[in-house]
Amino acid sequence: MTIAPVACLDQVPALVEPRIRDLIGRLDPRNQRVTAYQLGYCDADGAPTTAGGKGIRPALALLSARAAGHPPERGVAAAAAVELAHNFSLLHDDVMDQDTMRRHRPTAWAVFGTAAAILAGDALMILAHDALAGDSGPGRVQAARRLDADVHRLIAGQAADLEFEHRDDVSLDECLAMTADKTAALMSCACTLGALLCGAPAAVTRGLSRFGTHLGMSFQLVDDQLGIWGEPGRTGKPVGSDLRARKKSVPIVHALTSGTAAGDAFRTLYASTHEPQEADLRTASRLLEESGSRDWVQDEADRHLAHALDELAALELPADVHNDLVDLARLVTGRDH
Ligand SMILES: CC(C)=CCC/C(C)=C/CC/C(C)=C/COP(=O)(O)OP(=O)(O)O
Repeated sequence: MTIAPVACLDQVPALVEPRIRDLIGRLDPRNQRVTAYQLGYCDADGAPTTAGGKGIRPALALLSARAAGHPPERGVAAAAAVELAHNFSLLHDDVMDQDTMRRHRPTAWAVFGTAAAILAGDALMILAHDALAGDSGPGRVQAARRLDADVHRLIAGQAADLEFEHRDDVSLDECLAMTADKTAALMSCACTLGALLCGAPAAVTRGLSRFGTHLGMSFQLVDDQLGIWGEPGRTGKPVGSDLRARKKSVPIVHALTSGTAAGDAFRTLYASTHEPQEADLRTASRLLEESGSRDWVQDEADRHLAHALDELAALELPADVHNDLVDLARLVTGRDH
């Protein structure tokens, strides 16, 4: 599933998919089946499909190679690595959350079972390193270390996210730190690895890294909004999915800590132990809006996007790659799925 029209996203299937297919072809047949399903290359019976993700991270990696003055092909190993690591995390996340739908179809664990999905996730994370190891670029070791550091943050962010579900004293700062780890770290990694593999100057690599961090924050804040107010037909997830799961996403923690009457009413509703009905979900999303959370999160997403664009401007990149990065940033933060 691509979100057109941004030219750099169109390059992902042509440039990155063959490398990923080659890598998963090294797995045993059972893991090949589950990983190919997760990546959207086939359905549960193995028939070909184009049901993958939006390809945002690999597109960023291809653009980071271009930002370092090289053709996008030089970023393919980085792009494959981040997309594989991303899908490792989604496979495991769906098991942990027991989510049955992703990208408009049943999750891998719902089709193949929990054990198969966990093993496929493990295999994808190893393949992410194989992707980098197969590159001949100068920054291979540095890129591998950076990937490890960011995946450690991803895991820490996920651990915090799960812990927060059982706490009612989560602060907004804790929640934003969790967001930085869970999502922004890998987005920043995507923006950095292509430049590292091309041996880009440290200032360019650092600037791209900061761009990715701000973009990742804005992306996740939009994702949090979609988890509450998103249209299921567009997001591929059930209505109010984060509210049903009693997640402590940023809008929810903002409301809980707002000190407003609506926020307090939301806290009472959220503390109730019964399975939420459609009417409860409607009330909860209305109370969140009345507490000012939706507007606050949108302002925060806009603020991070502005910082991301400032970081890009400071890099003084050639107009073509600058414009492609700006277009992608605007698209992913203005998306509805
Ligand atoms: C270790 C572990 C289990 C970590 C889980 C971390 C986790 C699930 C973070 C969520 C990140 C996120 C918003 C994914 C959707 O990205 P997207 O909309 O770009 O996805 P797409 O590939 O479907 O387009």
